[in-house]
Amino acid sequence: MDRFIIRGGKPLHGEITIGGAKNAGLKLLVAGLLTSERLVLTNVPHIADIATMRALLTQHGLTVETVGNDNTTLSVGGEITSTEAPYDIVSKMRASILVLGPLLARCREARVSLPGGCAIGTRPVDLHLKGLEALGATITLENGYINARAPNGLVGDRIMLPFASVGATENLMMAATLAKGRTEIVNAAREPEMVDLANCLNAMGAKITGAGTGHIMIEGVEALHGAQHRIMSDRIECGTYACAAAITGGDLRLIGGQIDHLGAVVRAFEEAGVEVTQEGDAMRVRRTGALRGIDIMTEPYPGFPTDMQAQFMALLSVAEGASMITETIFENRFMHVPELNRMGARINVHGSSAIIRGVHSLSGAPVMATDLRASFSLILAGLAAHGETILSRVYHLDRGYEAVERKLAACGAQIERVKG
Ligand SMILES: CC(=O)N[C@H]1[C@@H](OP(=O)(O)OP(=O)(O)OC[C@H]2O[C@@H](n3ccc(=O)[nH]c3=O)[C@H](O)[C@@H]2O)O[C@H](CO)[C@@H](O)[C@@H]1O
Ligand SMILES: C=C(OP(=O)(O)O)C(=O)O
Repeated sequence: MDRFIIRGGKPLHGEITIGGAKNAGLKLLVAGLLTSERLVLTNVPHIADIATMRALLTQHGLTVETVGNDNTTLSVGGEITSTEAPYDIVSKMRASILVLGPLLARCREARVSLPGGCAIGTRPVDLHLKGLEALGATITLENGYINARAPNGLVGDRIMLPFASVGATENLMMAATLAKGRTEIVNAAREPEMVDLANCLNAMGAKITGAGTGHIMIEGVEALHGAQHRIMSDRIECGTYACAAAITGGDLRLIGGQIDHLGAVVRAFEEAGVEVTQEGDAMRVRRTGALRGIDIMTEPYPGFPTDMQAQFMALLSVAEGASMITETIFENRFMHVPELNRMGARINVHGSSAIIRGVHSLSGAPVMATDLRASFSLILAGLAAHGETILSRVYHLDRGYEAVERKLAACGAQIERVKG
């Protein structure tokens, strides 16, 4: 298992190019199931989750090919030969559940392994299943699999989500593109990734309006066709590197970063004493003064994203004064706390809130990554700490961040990957 060795204490200066968004790219690849024509995606990130999604689509019978020489363009196409998403792939990556809606809409049946929980929470998929039932699917659970059938095709309906689930909104939006009549999704998720997916589906011939608001309307069509689409830039990767500039007292230009997608995160940076500006196609982040403690609560978009919580925890652990972070999306997303405390942070968890008492400095230590964003919070702590930090279980990080060591080292960080 690979490890990172980080020697902290250097402010980061320079430019980092932000890649295509993991959380958009995965669903955009799945959209390839909705047509027999080719869907060409550009700005595809090189991360393990994309490789896992490629493997899943390939086992459904699609061909997923790299186009050109820069490895950032993928072409998806071909006929679906299997409607089963097996446990060995779904258990690697929960986003695999997103094939359920498209397979049902296109093939009128699907058998998808239940994803189960993961390190950050139990993560049920009841809203996906109830929504598809409202569109006319019959769903049974057996032997750890979701068996879904709609022999006469899906039929549009009004679906009121009790919680604005990102995955349920995407699954239902994709399924509804090929349903008969109109589907309305009320209390839909409003994340920018929703807009990116809807734009791509519309380019494929779908009729979706309202994506990015809480009320999405989809007029079903007979068939979708091929299209080309550029995956939006990864707002979480951008926010993460912004934390690297902030925690080291540096100055980074994040190429492709869009302040508009990071509203609540930008406000949190500013409150904490970090300057964030849009300069053409780049987001510039710099800190010259002290970091100040702030309170944060994670919420669905446009609120503060849970996927930035761990990184802010590292940042606030070296801020002046106390901070409180309340996590409202996932019930177990504080696993980085004991690891940060091993590096000298002073964080106490009370239920869904963490109180962070800022310390003057952190000290390097051997630490263990427990999930994707927790991994990066430990890298951030390592970049700010005195001495050497050894981060193990880097495979969590590789799920969603491309070339971390290259991007950070180019800006002055001392970080190396040790293969093993
Ligand atoms: C691949 C991807 O895009 N992942 C993102 C997506 O995950 P994901 O799509 O899984 O997140 P959801 O918005 O669906 O989940 C949020 C909350 O709703 C609960 N829930 C969800 C569905 C359901 O049927 N029943 C239910 O109870 C979940 O357990 C969780 O507590 O949005 C999350 C919230 O912004 C992000 O942290 C993830 O990075
Ligand atoms: C939780 C995340 O991803 P996933 O939903 O794929 O587990 C994340 O990107 O932080």
